[in-house]
Amino acid sequence: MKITVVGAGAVGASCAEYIAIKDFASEVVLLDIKEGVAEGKAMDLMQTATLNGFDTRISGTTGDYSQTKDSEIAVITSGIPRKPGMTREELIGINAGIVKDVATQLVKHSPNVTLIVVSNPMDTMTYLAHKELNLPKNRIIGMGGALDSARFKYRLSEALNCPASDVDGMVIGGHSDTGMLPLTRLATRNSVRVTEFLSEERLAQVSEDTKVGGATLTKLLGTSAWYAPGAAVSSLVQSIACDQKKMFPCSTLLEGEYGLKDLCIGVPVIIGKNGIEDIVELDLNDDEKTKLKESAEAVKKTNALL
Ligand SMILES: NC(=O)c1ccc[n+]([C@@H]2O[C@H](COP(=O)([O-])OP(=O)(O)OC[C@H]3O[C@@H](n4cnc5c(N)ncnc54)[C@H](O)[C@@H]3O)[C@@H](O)[C@H]2O)c1
Repeated sequence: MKITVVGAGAVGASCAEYIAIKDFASEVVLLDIKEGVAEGKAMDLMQTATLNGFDTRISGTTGDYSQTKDSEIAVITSGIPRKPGMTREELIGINAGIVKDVATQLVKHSPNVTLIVVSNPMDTMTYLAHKELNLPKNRIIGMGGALDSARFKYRLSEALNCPASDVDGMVIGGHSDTGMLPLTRLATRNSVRVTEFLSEERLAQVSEDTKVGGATLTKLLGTSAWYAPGAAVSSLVQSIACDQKKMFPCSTLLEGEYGLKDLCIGVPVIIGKNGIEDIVELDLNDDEKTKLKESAEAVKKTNALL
């Protein structure tokens, strides 16, 4: 299984590292436009192979797409990240051009590739990839909800004072500070709804902390985070590569599901060897439906800037 990661920056390199450590892929190609960076990070990562015990071969290239030929999965992390105080939507001007160009090049060299879009504003970049490439909709996946859900579970475990592995929960909606919809009503601790343990006020705080999870880290780090984003992408890649058929909230093109169409937004999907193999329709209550609709309207507003 050959996997390409475009953008050898913070998220791309972290994603390549997690893919290698999980040791399910034969080959990872890192591609960047900054001379030598992808080659350097690939070599540095390869020098961890004996230490971390993996056999995945990682190589790097400065802009040579022929090296990515016949990739089965490609991840797009190229573009600029936000700085403290910025929203993801403010990145659209620069990142739209980059994502369009990168996606086109990837498909030219790997016509059967499944794409995972990470660059922000991610829902709009995923929609852009659909519009530009005309690939079957199952082969373009936007990564946001897998990360936001991991952050939600972290915040829930903090509130419950329990290990994160005891907690389950999901964030759907747009991948933005205001558009995310952490599903507190459905979250559980060992199959018991968290609403049994936490007050409405505490859950509202968990929800708010989850929604600004990226902004909180950007303020601390001076740029956007990479460990959890890289790990989240690698989980999607593994679910495709190993046909795990795991459920993640991902940005997907909706055609009437959830009463929404002509946009990409985060909803639960099944990820397997064919990319998005199914869209799962949750039985949302009226409040959740209203919030998802508002989130979709905001995503469409950003899409209109393309
Ligand atoms: N979807 C998510 O959940 C999520 C999470 C974190 C970050 N992000 C987004 O991912 C993107 C990358 O973030 P980062 O922190 O890794 O940024 P970064 O600046 O560390 O890395 C981006 C890399 O892309 C490269 N690049 C730029 N234009 C390119 C092109 N045309 N071809 C190939 N490479 C190119 C740059 O040289 C750089 O190395 C940002 O847009 C960020 O907002 C998304």
